[in-house]
Amino acid sequence: METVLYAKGLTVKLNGKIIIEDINLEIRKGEIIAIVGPNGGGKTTLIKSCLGLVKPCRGYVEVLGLKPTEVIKTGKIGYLPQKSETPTHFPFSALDIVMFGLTNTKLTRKEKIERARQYISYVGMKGFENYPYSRLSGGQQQRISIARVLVSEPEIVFLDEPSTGIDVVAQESFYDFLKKIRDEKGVTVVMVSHDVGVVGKFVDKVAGLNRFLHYYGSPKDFFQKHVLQKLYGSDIELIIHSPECVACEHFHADFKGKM
Ligand SMILES: Nc1ncnc2c1ncn2[C@@H]1O[C@H](COP(=O)(O)OP(=O)(O)OP(=O)(O)O)[C@@H](O)[C@H]1O
Repeated sequence: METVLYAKGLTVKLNGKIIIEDINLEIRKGEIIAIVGPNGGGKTTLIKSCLGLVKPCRGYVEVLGLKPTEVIKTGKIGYLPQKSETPTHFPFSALDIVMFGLTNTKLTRKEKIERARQYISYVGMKGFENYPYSRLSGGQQQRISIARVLVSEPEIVFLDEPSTGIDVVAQESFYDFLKKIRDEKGVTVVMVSHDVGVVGKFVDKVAGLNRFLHYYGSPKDFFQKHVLQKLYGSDIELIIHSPECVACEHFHADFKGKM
């Protein structure tokens, strides 16, 4: 499968402090990747470096074979920033928000409306086109924001904590939804997440980041005590839930018979 993101020795310094260091990463077309790790571990910084919003002091990253500052101009990448960075109190409808995603395209206004309506329906929000965005629930706002990111039909999307504001039950269907997008549109999804357990069930690979990339591989092998301790620090306590617990499914699979 074709490589869509390649980072080599990627190191970013902000205000004189190294935030991410010597990151080597290869992501292939159609993969769903979750970047996980402790607060302040550099997850958002890694995404921002892929978008050309912060510059590396060493090493490099290429997206779709181009420098971030070049690829961003092609319209082939989509970005959903952290919810806290997205203003919600403005007088726009759901349709307006999705149409913002088409600002840099050559479509006519009529075509833009049509495409935006298609994507609103695609994210399961048909009927909410004229509803004020600010009055939607957190989960509905996220769906509309995802529609805004997808409407220009990017090849790779970067989602920073996309399940914020969505309750745990709805999160499962949200991740199923991301899988559906990947399957139907072939889009590569790189997301930051705190929901380590839930995410493990849905993604192809986990990137465990805490300044260094401590782990990059299958979710199954991620749920091992030594990997988690290396990433989150040696004081981490592993809380083992019941065997039915989704979050512990991989952990149980690995540790069955060893405890
Ligand atoms: N513009 C900046 N200037 C200086 N330091 C910054 C800047 N942006 C982020 N940092 C610092 O870089 C570190 C990593 O931040 P980043 O937001 O990338 O981490 P994160 O893993 O996404 O965190 P969280 O899980 O809390 O969202 C933090 O210590 C943060 O204070």
